[in-house]
Amino acid sequence: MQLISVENLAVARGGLPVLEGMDFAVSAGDIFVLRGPNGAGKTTLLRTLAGLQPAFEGTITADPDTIAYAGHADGIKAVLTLRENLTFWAGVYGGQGIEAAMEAFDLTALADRMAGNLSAGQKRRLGLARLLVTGRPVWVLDEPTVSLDAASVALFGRAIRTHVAGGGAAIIATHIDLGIEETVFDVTPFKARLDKMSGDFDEAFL
Ligand SMILES: Nc1ncnc2c1ncn2[C@@H]1O[C@H](COP(=O)(O)OP(=O)(O)OP(=O)(O)O)[C@@H](O)[C@H]1O
Repeated sequence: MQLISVENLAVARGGLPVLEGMDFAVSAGDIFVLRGPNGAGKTTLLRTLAGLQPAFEGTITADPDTIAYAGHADGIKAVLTLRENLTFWAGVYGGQGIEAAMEAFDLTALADRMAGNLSAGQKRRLGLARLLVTGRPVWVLDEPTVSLDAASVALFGRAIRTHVAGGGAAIIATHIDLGIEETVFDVTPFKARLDKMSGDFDEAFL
């Protein structure tokens, strides 16, 4: 089952297209990994897929309620405990499975710790555990393994495999080898040509 598809998609930052002419589809069970050098446009593409910014050109076909996005920021509320953070997110998304989410990311022993007092890697694990309680099938993830040690990367790999085995999908920008079976989408060939610009050229540099 196709969960998200794009046709002739172009994405822009500051009014300038960075990637263009992309066509792909992601189905249940897919792990779709974006590759490309720093600044190539992976974050811009993920934010566009997640509905955080409009497409510059082309179409994205997806039910917006299917997508859970985890960007560079962990999205954690520092003055709530770890468990309260997950309870909050489960409430927002109408999801459940807080205890299972903590177990999946080895966070149970930290459940009552204020999130603001967690280490960088623990915060990142909490940010990823949040995905589990959303109950949403398409995970859109920007560099999810930043700050994670090897054991935590392995936990993440297992969570992804379980998610897609259950009919979910993941779209992930990462520079590391996750050790999971994946479809690789290299964004490099889709670098936008500057003559595709629209609008006021100067505006893009403000
Ligand atoms: N506000 C902005 N206005 C104009 N250009 C921007 C703006 N923010 C970012 N850019 C540029 O847009 C391009 C795409 O950035 P993006 O963050 O999508 O790349 P990326 O592939 O995710 O990079 P990385 O691997 O370093 O995370 C970069 O060249 C960046 O410098």
